[in-house]
Amino acid sequence: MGEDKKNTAAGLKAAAASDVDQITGHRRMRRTRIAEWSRRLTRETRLTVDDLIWPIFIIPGTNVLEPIDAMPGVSRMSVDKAVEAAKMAADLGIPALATFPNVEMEHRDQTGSYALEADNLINRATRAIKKEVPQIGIITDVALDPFTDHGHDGVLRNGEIVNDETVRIIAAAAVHQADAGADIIAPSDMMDGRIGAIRQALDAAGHQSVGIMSYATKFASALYGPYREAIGTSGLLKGDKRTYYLDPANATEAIRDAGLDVEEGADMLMVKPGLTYLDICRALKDTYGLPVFAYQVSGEYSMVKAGAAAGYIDGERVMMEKLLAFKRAGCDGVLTYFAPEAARQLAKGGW
Ligand SMILES: NCc1[nH]cc(CCC(=O)O)c1CC(=O)O
Repeated sequence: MGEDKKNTAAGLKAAAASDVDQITGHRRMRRTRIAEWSRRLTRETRLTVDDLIWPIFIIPGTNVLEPIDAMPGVSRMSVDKAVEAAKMAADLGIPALATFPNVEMEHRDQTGSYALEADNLINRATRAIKKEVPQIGIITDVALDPFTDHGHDGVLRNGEIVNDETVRIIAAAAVHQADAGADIIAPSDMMDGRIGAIRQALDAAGHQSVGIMSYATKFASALYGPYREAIGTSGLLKGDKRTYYLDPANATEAIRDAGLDVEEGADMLMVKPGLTYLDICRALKDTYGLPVFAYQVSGEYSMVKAGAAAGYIDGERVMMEKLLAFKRAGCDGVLTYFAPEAARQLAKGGW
């Protein structure tokens, strides 16, 4: 009889407190979660607008905004439109932009020689933005993939991406980008020795204050698909990038590779893609202590947009949760296509 009574709802309710007290020893994790004020007081990491870097896509022409099918809400912009976007970003408090060009086919060749034209599309964009919106930081990528007719990040010869010749081109291109006003050079090509070569070339040209954000650990990921549509390389790319990007299975190798970039003079390190490599973010932060940034890449962005459009997830909340995850993993900031949207949410408060 007594046993039966114990297993009724009323009996369980009364017994629970003391039984569970014996188990928890009065340690109750839920006390700090009990109200919004105490959740705010005990919150360990925060995302702020200062953490956001906004990648944008530049195309030739004037007054052109070209929506990118694979990236809902993102458009390629002509230089004049990019200047307007930079103004908007600065008004939102976003500290920096990362620029990527989509150039005409006639400017793409075997060695990416358009990268060496001082007044190419990306450098024109830098000059125009710096003139009108000097307070915003500009981070330029020096990889050759927007300028090669095969979509690879370096010179392609007999089926091989040739390391040293690519490094020389990239270092020279970096000087043109710094001449145009870029504040930070961000090589995404994963060639060996590029950080040291870029540092030497920048210094020799008098650009001691121009920094280097190394795409230190860039993985051979399937998450770059929408970006390749955005810069017009998806139809061009022959083969894949596994002979120069990192194997997604390798963490130790990634940490070693980033260490070389630190020795060669990188000022900041980047992990790319972001969410699938949070362990690497934490490891780089703890190992080197340099500023670490995650690149929440195009595929990560598009998956949130697609999930939200299908009604499967709350896109806004998932966006903020994912961005916060980078801060928790030790990142100092995030390159994200969500930057303006996240900045607006943060300005509204409640996150
Ligand atoms: N140098 C290539 C480069 N620069 C930026 C991205 C990806 C960015 C994104 O997916 O958002 C890539 C990857 C690639 O095409 O291999």
